[in-house]
Amino acid sequence: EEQEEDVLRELRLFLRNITERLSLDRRFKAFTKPVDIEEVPDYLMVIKKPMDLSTLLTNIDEHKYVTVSEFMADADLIWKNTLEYNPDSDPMDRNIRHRACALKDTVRAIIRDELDEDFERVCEEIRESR
Ligand SMILES: Cc1noc(C)c1-c1cc(NS(=O)(=O)c2ccccc2)cc(C(=O)O)c1
Repeated sequence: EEQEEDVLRELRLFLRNITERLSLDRRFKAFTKPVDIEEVPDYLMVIKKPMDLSTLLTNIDEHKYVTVSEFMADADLIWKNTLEYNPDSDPMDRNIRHRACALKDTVRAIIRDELDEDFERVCEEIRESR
């Protein structure tokens, strides 16, 4: 009902704010757009579910997320895919993995500092009721 839509609107504002702040951070430029399949032709043979910050934003606007946990599952794909596709010890792989781990830590720190657990609990109740 109306109150539920107000909660989900506030969730989308919260998730959009996080995603836009990450997209502005220069360390995370490589994560702002889908990996370019022309530049990385075998990417989709290795990574079954690509994810990036612009796709997160589209998903938010398409009301894909009803809880922060659902958003986190997709946000985690960004760094997990990066570690999977770039496992080697060479400097390039190490560098993109370091940036991916910084993204992981930054998302977790924002959620820890800025998400009210009571708010997430209300979102989970809405998810279970649907
Ligand atoms: C993410 C990701 N996961 O695997 C890789 C590899 C990356 C990744 C993706 C991008 N952006 S891109 O797919 O458009 C591109 C790849 C190769 C040459 C030019 C552009 C940049 C970088 C980077 O290190 O800067 C790394």
